[in-house]
Amino acid sequence: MSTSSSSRVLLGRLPLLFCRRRLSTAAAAAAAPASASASASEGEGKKEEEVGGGGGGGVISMKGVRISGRPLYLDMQATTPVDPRVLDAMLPFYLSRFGNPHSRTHLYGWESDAAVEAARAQVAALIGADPKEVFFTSGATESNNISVKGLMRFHRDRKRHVVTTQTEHKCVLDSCRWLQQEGFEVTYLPVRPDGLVDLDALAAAIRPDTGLVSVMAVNNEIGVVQPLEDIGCICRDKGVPFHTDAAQALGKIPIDVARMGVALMSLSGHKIYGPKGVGALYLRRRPRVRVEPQMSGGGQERGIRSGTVPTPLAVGMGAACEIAAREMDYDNRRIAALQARLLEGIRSRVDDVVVNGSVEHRYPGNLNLSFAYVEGESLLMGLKEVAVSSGSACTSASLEPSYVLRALGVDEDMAHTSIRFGIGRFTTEAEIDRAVELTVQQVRKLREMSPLYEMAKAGIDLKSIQWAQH
Ligand SMILES: Cc1ncc(COP(=O)(O)O)c(C=O)c1O
Ligand code: FES
Repeated sequence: MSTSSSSRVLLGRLPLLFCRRRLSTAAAAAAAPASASASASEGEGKKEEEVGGGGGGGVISMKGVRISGRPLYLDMQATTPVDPRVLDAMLPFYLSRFGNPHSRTHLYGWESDAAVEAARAQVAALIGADPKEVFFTSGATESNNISVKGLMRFHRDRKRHVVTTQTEHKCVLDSCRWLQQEGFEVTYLPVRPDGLVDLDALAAAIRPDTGLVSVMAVNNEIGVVQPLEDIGCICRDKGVPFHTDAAQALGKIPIDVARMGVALMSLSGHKIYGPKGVGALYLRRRPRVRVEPQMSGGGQERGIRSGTVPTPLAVGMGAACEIAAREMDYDNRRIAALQARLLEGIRSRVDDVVVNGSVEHRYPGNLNLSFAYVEGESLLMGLKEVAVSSGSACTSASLEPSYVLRALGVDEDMAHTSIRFGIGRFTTEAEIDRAVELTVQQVRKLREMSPLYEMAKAGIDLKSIQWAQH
C-alpha cells in the first residue's frame, strides 16, 4: 500500500463523505441547517406532520424533509410556472367556451376549433413552420416517441438504422431501445467533453440504411446548444430526416426549421410558461415526412394523433409561444445577467467550481456546476431552501450518477457533486443572491469536514493515492 501518511490518518473519515446513494445520511444531516434538517432514513411513507404552506413562513414537511417556508425555485428545466397571461387566455376554454373542437354542428365546436387553429399558428410562428405542419400532442415525450418509433416503423422495410447521441433525454433513448428490440440498429454517438456532438463522427455514422438522425437542440441537464444548422446540413446532404427534441429550446433560442434543416421537432408546453400535459410535433410537409401513428381512434390531428385536442391546453401553449416570440430577447438578456451573477457570486467565494458543458454554446438559463471535494447528497440536503436538481445518483432511481455528465467524461466524483441551477423569466436578483449565499455557506461547511479538500490544499495529488481496502 502506498498511501501517504496524511491520507492514512484521514481514511477513517472517508465513509462519511462518499455516500454512493444514501449511505452518508449522517454527513447529510450534519450538513443540513437546523431549519431544514433531513434524514434519508425517514422514508417516503412517513406520515407528513405538516404539508402545504402556499408560500411564506411555516414549516413544511414532505418526503421526510422539514423545510421552513417554500424553497426558492431554481429548477426551470424541470418545469416552469404558468405565465398569468397564459392562464388568462386558457380560462374561457374551461368555462363558457368548453366545446369539443371536433364538433362540427354548433357554435361551441366552431369556436373551440378556431381557438385550436389560432394556437397552432402561434406555435408554428415561433419555429418558422406552416401551421399545417404542427400537431398537438400530450408533450415532448409523446412527440419524441412518434418521431423515433413512428418514423422508423413507417419505413421499416427499407430503413433499419438510427443515429442519436448518448446525451439525449430518456424518452428518445428509451424509444431507441424499443426499436432495438424490434430488430433495428442504433448508433449512440458519444459527445465531446463540452457536450457537443462531433460533426465528423455524426456524418461517418450515417449509413445507406439510416432512416433517422435524432439530436436534441438544448440539453436538459447541461444546457448546451447543439449545432443544429450543421447537423441539418449533413442530414440534407445524406438524404436522412433530422429530428430534434427541442423541449428545452423552444422559446429559449431562435428556431427556424427550414434554416436548420429539421424534418421533425418535438416541443413541450410546460417548459415555456405554458401548461403541463400539452406539446406539439412538427412534421415537415415538403418533402413530406411520414410516421406511423401511435394512437388509433377518431383520426384527429390529421390522423397523426387521435384523441380530442385539449382546447385550453393548446390555447395555453399557443399563448406561451406568442409571448416567447415577443419576449425571448428581453428574457435572455435578463437570464444571462442572472447566470453571470450566480456564477461569479459563487466563484468569487469558493474555488474548484467547474461548469459542466460548454459555456459558450449554452442556453444561459441552465447552469450546471460541480463542486470538487463536496459530496453531492450532503450538498443537496444542505440546500433544501433552494429547489434545484442534481445529477447525483442519490436523487434518481438508478445507482449511477448522471449519464449525461458521464458521457462528457466528467469523472464519477465530480458527477456526484453536480447541481443544476435553472433560471427563468420570473427569477429575481434577490433569489440569485440568496442561492449564492446558501450554496457558498454549504460548500464551505462541507469542505471544512472534508479530508480530501484538506489533502488537496496540502498539495497531495489525490489521483496518486491508493486507498486501503477493508
Ligand atoms: C429535453 C427534453 N425532452 C423531453 C422532455 C419531456 O417533455 P414532456 O414533459 O413534455 O413530456 C423533457 C422534459 O423533461 C426534456 O427536458
Ligand atoms: S450517491 Fe449521493 S451524491 Fe453520490
